[in-house]
Amino acid sequence: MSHHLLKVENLSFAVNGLTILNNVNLFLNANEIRFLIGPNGAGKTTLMDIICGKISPSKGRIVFKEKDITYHPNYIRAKVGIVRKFQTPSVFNTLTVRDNLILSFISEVGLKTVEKNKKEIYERIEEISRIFNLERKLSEKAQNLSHGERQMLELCMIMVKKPSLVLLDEPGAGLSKTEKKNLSKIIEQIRQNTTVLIVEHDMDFVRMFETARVTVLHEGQIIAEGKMDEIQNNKQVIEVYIGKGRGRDYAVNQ
Ligand SMILES: Nc1ncnc2c1ncn2[C@@H]1O[C@H](COP(=O)(O)OP(=O)(O)OP(=O)(O)O)[C@@H](O)[C@H]1O
Repeated sequence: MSHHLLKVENLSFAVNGLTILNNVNLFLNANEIRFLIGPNGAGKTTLMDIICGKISPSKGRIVFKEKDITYHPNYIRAKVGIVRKFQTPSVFNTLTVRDNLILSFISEVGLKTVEKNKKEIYERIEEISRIFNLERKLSEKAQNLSHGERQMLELCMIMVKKPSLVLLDEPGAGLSKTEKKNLSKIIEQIRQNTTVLIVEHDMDFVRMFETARVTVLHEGQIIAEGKMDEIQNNKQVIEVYIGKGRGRDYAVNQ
């Protein structure tokens, strides 16, 4: 018996006779960081959509913590611990960082519990905000944060929910090299409690994770899997993606 946290088995997705994912198999361990890379249109977003329950596959199944969740709606998946963060931050702009985090706690444990355990929750907010370098921003309105800080806040709001699997969509996009380095350290830290699956085009960011495995999708199929130093020497990967300069190999504001 395998002990993978997530198993994507023989997964296919077709729309209007067009095959978008073709027999994809993906296995994630607990506390793993995994990158999903590949050219535009490879099927990365579609695979994330199926894992989080936004769409259903045409064939195959998704097994999470040994349960078949293939046809579970996305709110049930959130309950069992699968949380997705999109590229655009979805924080409440006119509220402070602290209030955004309180709202996250409320949606997780309910208003009554938050009111009853106010002191403890405030302490927990101080603690978690330190991990995300937001401790000095707690009284700041979210609208006054930089793009990088807003990304941190959203990640922080997600971690309040104690997910087992976090799906991230291009978290490195629009960040400076320093911000990317900080984010990579934070992702390494949150990995101690969760698995992180990341769709990314920024190879510079992917390389910051020396031990992470990388899965390469091309035309709906997995063509390679391994550490970045193996992947970047793989002939087919070079041919269809990296060598064509399609992976964005630079950082903003270097
Ligand atoms: N509902 C749909 N109807 C028709 N075509 C679709 C649908 N969903 C996805 N596609 C097509 O499937 C292919 C894969 O799209 P997907 O967004 O998953 O790729 P991707 O790897 O995430 O690309 P990118 O890196 O550009 O975000 C694309 O050619 C897209 O146009």
